[in-house]
Amino acid sequence: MEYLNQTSVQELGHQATVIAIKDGDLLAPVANFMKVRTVTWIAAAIPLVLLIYRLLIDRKLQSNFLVRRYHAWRYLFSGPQIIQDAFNKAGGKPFEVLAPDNRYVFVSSLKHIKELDSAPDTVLSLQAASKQMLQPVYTMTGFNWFDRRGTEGVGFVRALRTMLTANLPQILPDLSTIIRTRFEEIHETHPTVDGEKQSEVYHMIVQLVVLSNAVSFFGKDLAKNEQFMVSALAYIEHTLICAEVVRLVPKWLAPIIGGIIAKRLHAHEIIFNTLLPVAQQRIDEKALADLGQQADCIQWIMETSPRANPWNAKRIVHELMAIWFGSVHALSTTITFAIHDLCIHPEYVAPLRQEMEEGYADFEKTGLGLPLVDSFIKESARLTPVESMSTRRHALQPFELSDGTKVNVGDWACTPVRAIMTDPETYPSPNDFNGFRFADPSIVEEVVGGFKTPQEKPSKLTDVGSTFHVWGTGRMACPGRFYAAACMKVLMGQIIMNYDMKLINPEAPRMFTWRSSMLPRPKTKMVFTPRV
Ligand code: HEM
Repeated sequence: MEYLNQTSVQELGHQATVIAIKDGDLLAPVANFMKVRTVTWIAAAIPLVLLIYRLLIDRKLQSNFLVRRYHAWRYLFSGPQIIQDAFNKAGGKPFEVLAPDNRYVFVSSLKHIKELDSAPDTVLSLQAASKQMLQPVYTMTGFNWFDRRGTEGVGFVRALRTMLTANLPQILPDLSTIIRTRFEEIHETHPTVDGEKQSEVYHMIVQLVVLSNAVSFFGKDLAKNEQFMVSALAYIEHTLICAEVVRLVPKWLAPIIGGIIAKRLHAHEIIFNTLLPVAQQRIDEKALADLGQQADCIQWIMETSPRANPWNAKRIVHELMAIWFGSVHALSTTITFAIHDLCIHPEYVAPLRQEMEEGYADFEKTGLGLPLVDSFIKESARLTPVESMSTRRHALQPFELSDGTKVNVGDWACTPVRAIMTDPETYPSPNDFNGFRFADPSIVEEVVGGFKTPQEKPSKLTDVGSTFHVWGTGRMACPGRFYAAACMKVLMGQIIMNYDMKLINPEAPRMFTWRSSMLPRPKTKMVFTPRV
């Protein structure tokens, strides 16, 4: 006892070992038990190791449930690479990729893409795919979108493709001034390190895109409503996070978890509550045949809703919220990558600046022109598209491609956009960045000279075709692309004309992937130096 009192706890442990060795006979049953346990572990481990080994090499077993699940979850972290590898192996044929919540059937031949495009909306639906991605019940104040696209009309296509595009000459001059001023203000707030202001470029661009879209879609008054603007910004992140969590939890848990998250995130409610009275007022004015001079998306969405069954204010606002998410997210990502590319390939700054200085005023009046900037953005989007998957169609009914490939109910049919856009068959030197790849060679020669234009034919950023799927394909190709291209030119223009720019650490990784998306790292910093 006396001895024990004098020893530390550590010494006690050591003492116990010594006693065990000395009194080996006494502790023999324990040692035997340990031996038996070790042998049992080894005996159990051998078949397990063999099983894992076989799973890795045996092709039949690879289709085993566990392996499929492993590949499905890996997709979350390495989606673009998995799609690329499968595309390389498929040799132009349809191929399958698994995600935790989906089976995707990718098609890349013109024939199969056409088959997707001509499938009825009751069989393959873009809207059902968007619904799964956005989870509107939780992210858009309980909006229960119909699975079938067109059930409540597709007037929004005319509202964006025709009316918003036609209105660009009215929007662009104001937008240029607003973006220039706001850029200066935001830049001013950034910290100065070693005499240079450092800006987290993605965050800055998202703020500017939110402002551009608010002005262009809802008019200047709403864009001055600070609470609305803060929520309009937060809404993008909230939607991404909430929708992702809901997609990944088991189906039975989704309403509970989704409901809890939806209650805690208020941005969607603020947007809804701000837009609702405005939409209601427009409906009331229409009823009084007092249309006023409003020319914005609220008005156009209302005017293009089905005549027989016009949308109420709530339905109009839900549509606007869906458009809002799609437009801000894709635009800000695409512009951020284009600005990164300007820093990585600074030889393009001078010719682009020259084109801007000569042609920006005309562009503002028409929304057209600036072919070199057009090509530069297109090349950036080709190599770093926000999405590696395009033309998503959720199967509402079983669908079979002409080669017999089956798309089961719940699966998605889609196209491997990034893999197609880096296919050497279509794009010479596919992995090289050629900023003027898509421009007319005679224009490049006239303005600068010395830059490669490796494509056989020039093309525009907004062109949709079988080899450039950034905007989707066929009859459902993005109707907002003309506005999107103009908005990107305004932002790029204001930056190129007014600032010199550099990435603080050009070698650092500047993107990360999640599912099939490629996203800019929010912490990537740049220095914008005002030009004198
Ligand atoms: C760089 C920016 C953008 C990109 C990359 C992009 C891309 C896409 C893609 C890939 C689709 C699906 C087409 C298909 O599946 O065939 C789509 C659809 C759509 N986009 Fe965009 N988009 C952008 C900006 C915008 C903007 C600014 C707006 C609104 C002004 C918009 C509104 C829409 C709408 C409403 C649809 C659904 C079309 C339908 O159901 O027919 N997008 N977009």
